[in-house]
Amino acid sequence: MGGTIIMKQKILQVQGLRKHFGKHGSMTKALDGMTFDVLEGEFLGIMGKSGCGKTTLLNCIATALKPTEGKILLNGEDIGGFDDRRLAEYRGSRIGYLYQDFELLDNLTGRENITLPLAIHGKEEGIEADRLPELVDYLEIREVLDKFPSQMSGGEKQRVAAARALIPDPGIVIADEPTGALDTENARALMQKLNGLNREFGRTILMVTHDAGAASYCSRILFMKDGYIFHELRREFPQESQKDYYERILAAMAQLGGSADVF
Ligand SMILES: Nc1ncnc2c1ncn2[C@@H]1O[C@H](COP(=O)(O)OP(=O)(O)OP(=O)(O)O)[C@@H](O)[C@H]1O
Repeated sequence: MGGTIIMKQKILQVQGLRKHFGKHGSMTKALDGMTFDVLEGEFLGIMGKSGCGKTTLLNCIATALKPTEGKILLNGEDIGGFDDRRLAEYRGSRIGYLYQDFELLDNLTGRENITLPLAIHGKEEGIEADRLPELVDYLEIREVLDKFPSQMSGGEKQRVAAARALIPDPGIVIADEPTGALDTENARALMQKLNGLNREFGRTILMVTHDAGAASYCSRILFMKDGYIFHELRREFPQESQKDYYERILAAMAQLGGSADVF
């Protein structure tokens, strides 16, 4: 008798996505036919050289840009068809966003920054009360809840930003170079937290990164070039160690991009 096959749900589906800037003579094909799914519970990485279209892709997913062609579906629903109310809900609570430079508001405390999405989107106090202590404990940010961003370290700021991304309980967290402004030690600490949120708490994460170390926490990595996916790596669980996976990522970067540090 065969084992049970568990079909994971597709949280995000990117289908034939194209984004062209400019007109015929001087057109840039920033996205040139991207198709991929992010499965429930997956930690998906996206890597690629500067200018390959990563930011354009995330901007389309965040609905800051309208694709020239193609669709993005969240839990099977085409986000291109959302009216204003559903778009606000999508941006505010169905996706969580983690930025490279934290994007905390300087005049709000850690606690106020974290709960801002709930205040903006009119969520009940109870939801916050339930989830906040667990996030605060897990992300080790209790000490900074009453501090302002200027009084926090980079690592603390990014963990506060992670709590803000997660407090509305989004279906997927989009992380755009989340370790880009952190030193090596803080980058590793953040990645361990994101890894735990994925493995222990089942959070689905889509992360763009230039950093092979950060990428080595991903269960799967898509490599982009000129607006399309041209390579994919998957960590072989459980037999492949993170170190061996890291070596494979470096090899792929070197092979595909010429040298690992150009990503
Ligand atoms: N608003 C725009 N108008 C015209 N061209 C654009 C615009 N935004 C991006 N591009 C072009 O689209 C391509 C992809 O840009 P994008 O910012 O998505 O790349 P990226 O992979 O995020 O780069 P980086 O890693 O440097 O942030 C580039 O050639 C860029 O010059």
